[in-house]
Amino acid sequence: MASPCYLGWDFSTQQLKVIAIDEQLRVIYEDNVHFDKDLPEFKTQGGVYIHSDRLTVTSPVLMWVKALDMILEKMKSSGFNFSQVRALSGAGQQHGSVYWKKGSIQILKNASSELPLHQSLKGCFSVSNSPIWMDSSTASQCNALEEAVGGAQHLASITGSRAYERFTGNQIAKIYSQNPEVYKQTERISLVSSFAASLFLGTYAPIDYSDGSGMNLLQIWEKVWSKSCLDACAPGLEERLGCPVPSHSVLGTISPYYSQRYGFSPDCKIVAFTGDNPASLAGMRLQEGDIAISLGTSDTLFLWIQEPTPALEGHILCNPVDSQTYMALLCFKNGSLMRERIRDDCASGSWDEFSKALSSTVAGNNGNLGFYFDVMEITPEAVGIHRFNRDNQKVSGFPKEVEIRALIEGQFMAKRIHAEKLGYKVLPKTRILATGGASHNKTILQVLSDVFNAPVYTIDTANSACLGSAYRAIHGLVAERNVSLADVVKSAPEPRLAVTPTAGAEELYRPLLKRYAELEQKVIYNPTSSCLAK
Ligand SMILES: Nc1ncnc2c1ncn2[C@@H]1O[C@H](COP(=O)(O)OP(=O)(O)O)[C@@H](O)[C@H]1O
Ligand SMILES: O=C(CO)[C@@H](O)[C@H](O)COP(=O)(O)O
Repeated sequence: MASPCYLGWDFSTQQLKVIAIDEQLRVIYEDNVHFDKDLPEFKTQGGVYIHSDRLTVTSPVLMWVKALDMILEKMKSSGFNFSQVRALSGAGQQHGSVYWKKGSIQILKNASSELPLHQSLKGCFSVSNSPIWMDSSTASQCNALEEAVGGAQHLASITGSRAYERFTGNQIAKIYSQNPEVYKQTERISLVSSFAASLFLGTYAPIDYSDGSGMNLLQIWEKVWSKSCLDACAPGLEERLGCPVPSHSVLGTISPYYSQRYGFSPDCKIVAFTGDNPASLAGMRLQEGDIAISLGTSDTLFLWIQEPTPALEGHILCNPVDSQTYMALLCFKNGSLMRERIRDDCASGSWDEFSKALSSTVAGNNGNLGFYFDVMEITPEAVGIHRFNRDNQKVSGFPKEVEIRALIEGQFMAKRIHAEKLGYKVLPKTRILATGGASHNKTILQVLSDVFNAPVYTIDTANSACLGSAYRAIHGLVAERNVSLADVVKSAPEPRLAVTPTAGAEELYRPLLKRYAELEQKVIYNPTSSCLAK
C-alpha cells in the first residue's frame, strides 16, 4: 500500500498552489496554476480586476473553481496517487468573500463527477466578481461601522482591528446597501478560505477563528460573532455566515465527487481552511520572539503574541495553531507588484539586473529615501511616489540604481518602523523568518537583514502557506488529543540561515529610520490637501 500523505492548498491572489508532504514531513509534490497565464480567458491582471474607480478590486469566483479543476487534472496526469491522501487543509487570501446563491448547497452536494466542478457551479454565485483584499472602496461603510459600535478603538478592542476597507464586514455592508436584492438571494457568505474548503467538503464549510478575525465581525476574545457589528453591516448576516470554528477543526470527509473523479479515499479528512498569513505562521513554525515577513503579492509582517493590545494600526487575529494565543499582523499593499513595476522601469524586467543594481549601490543610499505606493497603501495610508534627497528636499526622480535601492530600503524601513510602533523590539536573539516569492532573492534579503540588524532565515519552500496547510492537515487529526502543532512538526527541517547583517548596519540605519519616520508624516494621505493640489 502507498504510504500516506497530506495536502496543503493556497488560494492566493495570483495563483493556486498545492504541496503534498509525506509522514516524514518531506515535500513530495508541489504545483501551481497561475491565473493570468494559465486561465487567460478570465483576463485578470495579477489575478484581479481593478475597476474604473481605481478603488474596487475583485476576482472572478469561477476562476478559482476552474483553477482547482486544472491543478487536479495536472496532478492526475503526473501520476499523483490521490488514494494516499489522509487529510487536506488549505489557505486563502484573507478578507475576500464569496456569495452563494439560494439553492447552491444542493448543486455543491450533488455535483456530477463526470463534469469539471466549474461547469456544475457556474450558476451558484449571486456575486460573480468577489471583492478581495486589495479593495478600498468601502470608506463610508467603515465610518458607519465605527460609529455604530462607539468608535474606532472600541471596534478594535472587540474585533482586533479598527474598520478597514478590505475587511469582509464592510464589503458585505457595501453589497447589501448597493444591491439588497443580490444580498437577499444569497444563502451563504464564505471567505476565500472557507469557500475553498466548501469545494472539497461538498457542503458549506465554516469560517475558522483566525481568518474570521479579518472581518471586523468576530469578537476575538470570546470567539463568537459580535451582534452589534453584524447588525451594523447587514440584516440576517449571522445565518449567512454560519458558526465560526477553531482553526484545527476536522470538518468532515471529502465529497464523493473527488473519490469518483480522482480516486481520493472516501476517508480523507478536510481540516478547516484559514487565511494565507495564519497558514504561513504554521508553515514557518513561528515561535514567540520571531518576526515573520512575507514578500508575496502583499508584503505582511506578523508575530506570535500572548497578550495583545488591539490598537488603531495593525490587526490582532486569533492564532491558527493555538486557541489561547494571538497573532499580530501588518499588511503592506504595495509589495511585489510595486517591486515588479520598478524592476520593469529600471532593470529591463529582469530580477538579475534588479539585484545587480541593488548590490551596486551603498547601504543607506547616500541619504536618498523614497516612498513607493502605486496604489493607496494600508500601512500607512498614503499614495504616490515621493522621493527625498539627503537634505530632505523633494526630488522628481533618481538614477535607476538609486531608485531600486530607495524602493527596497524604504519598504523595509517602513516595516521596522510600524513593527516598533506595535511595541515589537528587535533584540539580539531576534530571528526574521522570510517567505513569499521575493524571499528567493538574496540581495533583497540582505537589505532586510541590514535594516532590521537581525539575521534572516528561510525555509526550503517559499510557499509557506501551502506547507503550513499541509502541517495543519496532520495537526487537525490529533489536535483534539491536545497535541500541539509544534509537536507534530518537530522533525521538520529547521529554517535555514540565509543572510546576516553587515557590520555597522545598525549605526547606519538608526538615523535613517528616524528620518524616514518623519518624512512618512509628510506623505500620509490627506484628502483636503489632495483636493487643493488638483
Ligand atoms: N527573484 C525574485 N526577486 C524578487 N521578487 C520575486 C522573485 N521571484 C518572484 N518574485 C515575486 O514573487 C511574487 C509572487 O509571490 P507569491 O508569494 O507566490 O505570491 P502570492 O502567494 O500572493 O500569489 C511575484 O509577484 C514576483 O514579483
Ligand atoms: O490583506 C492581507 C492580509 O491582511 C493580504 O496579505 C492577503 O491575505 C493577500 O495575501 P497574498 O496573496 O498577498 O499572499
